[in-house]
Amino acid sequence: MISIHNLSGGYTSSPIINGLDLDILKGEFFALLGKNGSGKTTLFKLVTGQLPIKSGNVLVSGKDIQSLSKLEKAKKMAVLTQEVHVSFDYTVEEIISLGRYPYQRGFFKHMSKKDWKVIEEVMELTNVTDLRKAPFRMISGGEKQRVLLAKALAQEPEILLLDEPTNHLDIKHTFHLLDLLKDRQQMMGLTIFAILHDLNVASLYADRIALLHDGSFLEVGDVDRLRKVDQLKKVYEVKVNSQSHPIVPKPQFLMTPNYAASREFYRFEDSYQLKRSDEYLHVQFDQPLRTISNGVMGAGLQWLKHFCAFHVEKDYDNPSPERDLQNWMEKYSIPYEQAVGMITTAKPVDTVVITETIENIEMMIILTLETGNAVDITKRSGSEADQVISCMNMMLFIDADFTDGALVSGYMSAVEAKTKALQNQPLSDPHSHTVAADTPPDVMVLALTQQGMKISNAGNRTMIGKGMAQLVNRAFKEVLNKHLLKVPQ
Ligand SMILES: Nc1ncnc2c1ncn2[C@@H]1O[C@H](COP(=O)(O)OP(=O)(O)OP(=O)(O)O)[C@@H](O)[C@H]1O
Repeated sequence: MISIHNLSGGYTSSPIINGLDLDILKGEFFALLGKNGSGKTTLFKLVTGQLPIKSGNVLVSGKDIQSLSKLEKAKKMAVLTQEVHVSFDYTVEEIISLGRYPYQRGFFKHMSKKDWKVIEEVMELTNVTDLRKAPFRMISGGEKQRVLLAKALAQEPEILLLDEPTNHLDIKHTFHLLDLLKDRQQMMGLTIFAILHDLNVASLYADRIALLHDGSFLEVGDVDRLRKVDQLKKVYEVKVNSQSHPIVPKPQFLMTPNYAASREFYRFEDSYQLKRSDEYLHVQFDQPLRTISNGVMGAGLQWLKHFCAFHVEKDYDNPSPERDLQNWMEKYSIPYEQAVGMITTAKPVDTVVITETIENIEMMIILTLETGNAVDITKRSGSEADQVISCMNMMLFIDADFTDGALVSGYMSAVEAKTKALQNQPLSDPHSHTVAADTPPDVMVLALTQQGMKISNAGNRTMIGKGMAQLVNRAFKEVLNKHLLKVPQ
């Protein structure tokens, strides 16, 4: 749709844009990214013919942009720029109606029924109908942006060029506007070429991106190219981590501020308090820990400070105990939004707590086990097992700095160690009288201080993985010795 070949140009004899090549396809949403002053607006001006081309060319639907008349260009493409050249005495409706100019004929340029229909439609779409009689100068920055978009859409262009279209917009209007554009792209084949500053928004909405740096492209292609965070660091000079959006299969970016790059070191053993009563067990850390867990609350990958297990009776039968946990945490002034929460039939006072330094790394394990509910999962149906409440909670705290990969491998090591420990000290399944492989449904927490030794792998063959296994094994021995349940011979 837009073909840019060896394009150079700028404001003076030394060009800002240097020999760029780019093809934007019909019906795609293409985002142009780059830091301030990298030449994005200049490229737009060359593409729209606002700036003279020094060398190379720009073809729109195969026609040289410089050969198109102003009216031909206006029917082909609409531009939403940062520079607003509209009379501030106009009303919102009058400004939007200017978008119909390319379709009006004759000397007196009357508005047709079709023109009014389009204007009503775009006002509705951009949510500015209520502002139609308001003077443009008296509306907010975000409202102005939406009115100018309505004007651009009223042009019914094949291509929409947008220079930071979400500037001034709050989250609601940013997403509303981009959803609207995406809808027009997908339903009506509108081609969108947008300058965007927000990498996360660009990743969610664009089909392809280009990363402009000092007048040249560093990357052109699929949004997944942005996962090359070294390129982003080079362009923006900010530490960027790439993650995946939990619902949309697209990358998302997390920036690390400078102040957070150098955190103050603290002593692990002084950094927490442990409380135990008949009702609950609560470990509170001064600093949040990087945590992976399958807790009833606070599951997944999080930064959390509070770790608690609440005692319930064996006949407790609530299939979704989140609400109860929330109430109990509130009762004891534990902020549930910063907590892993679990329930246990075991008495919190019977919990085994061991702290140990293994391979120069401090670790703490907290294990609660209620053996009455042990089941051999190979002998009983899942539905039966689901009716039994949690009876094993294991929390493993480690004073080290794990990568996300190490967190996962460490979690696996802890699970393997638990299974091994159960094999070494078998429990009896009261129903099948076989060895219990598990106690349903277990909760396991692995939490890291993210300071000190850097660990990229905590699998069962690594020193740290073996250290964790030793600790798990020891904790199981202690807790099982308390219960003394063995397989009947
Ligand atoms: N009218 C102008 N006359 C001369 N130089 C200009 C003019 N407009 C921009 N420039 C220069 O051209 C370079 C690129 O500017 P441009 O506006 O294209 O950057 P940009 O990537 O759009 O930046 P931003 O993200 O801040 O909008 C900058 O060094 C800028 O100072």
